[in-house]
Amino acid sequence: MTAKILEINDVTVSFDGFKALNHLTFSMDVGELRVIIGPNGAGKTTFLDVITGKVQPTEGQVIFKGRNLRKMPEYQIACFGIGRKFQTPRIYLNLTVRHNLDLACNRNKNVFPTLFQRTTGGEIRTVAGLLETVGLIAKADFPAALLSHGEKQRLEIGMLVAQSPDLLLVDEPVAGLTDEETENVGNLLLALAESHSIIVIEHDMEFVRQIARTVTVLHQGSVLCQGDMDEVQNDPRVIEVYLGKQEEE
Ligand SMILES: Nc1ncnc2c1ncn2[C@@H]1O[C@H](COP(=O)(O)OP(=O)(O)OP(=O)(O)O)[C@@H](O)[C@H]1O
Repeated sequence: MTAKILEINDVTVSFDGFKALNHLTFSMDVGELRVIIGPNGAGKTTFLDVITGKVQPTEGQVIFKGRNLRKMPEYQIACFGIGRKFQTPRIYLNLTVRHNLDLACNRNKNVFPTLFQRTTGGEIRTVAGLLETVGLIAKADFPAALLSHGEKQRLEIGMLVAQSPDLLLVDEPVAGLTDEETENVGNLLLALAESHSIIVIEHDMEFVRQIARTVTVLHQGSVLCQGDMDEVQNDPRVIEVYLGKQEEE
């Protein structure tokens, strides 16, 4: 049986009685690339927040690498091997691409990874290797401010990978990108999926088709259905709550 990197057991998150997550159960294997889709307000961001410890479950458990994350602060969960990329790139615009990656690599050397004893995790990355992975060798000495939006997204993904997370959480990485940049980010995530477990949240269905093996559909804070792209697209419940609505727009 394949080991699970993440298990979310019957998690509910209530905000003043409103259930943003409602008895949600989810799991994924080590090394899986999973795409999460769902209409606005389905609970996708809350789902990531509960994994990173930004939000605590009202009920239920989040188990990462076999360990219950309950009451663990966000920084400790990050050190334990969960890296998150937010929708808007968080990079140092006045520093070069190389310098940004260098800083991210050096974050590895602080006290917390030693304190919290990372057990698995990808290999420690070098700046040169990361520049190649994210396709930015030619722009290594450019200030990050001069990068296109897609290049900034790739740089930030590289900065995340520099910290050798076991699980990467990537929130809408292609919002606002051109078709070519979208394909580049997709290829980068597919390459990273060979050595990482990755969860991607995305609205862009073309992009989902490019990268998805298994898709999980969230609706009203619960898993509506799960399967490969064809299964999900042809599920009448999904057509009703998500794809149908999108096609009408
Ligand atoms: N801090 C909060 N307080 C109250 N309600 C909240 C809070 N955070 C989220 N919600 C509500 O929980 C529901 C799920 O929100 P969430 O942001 O997780 O959805 P989403 O699927 O990420 O949506 P979108 O695709 O629009 O980003 C929404 O109805 C939202 O208004």
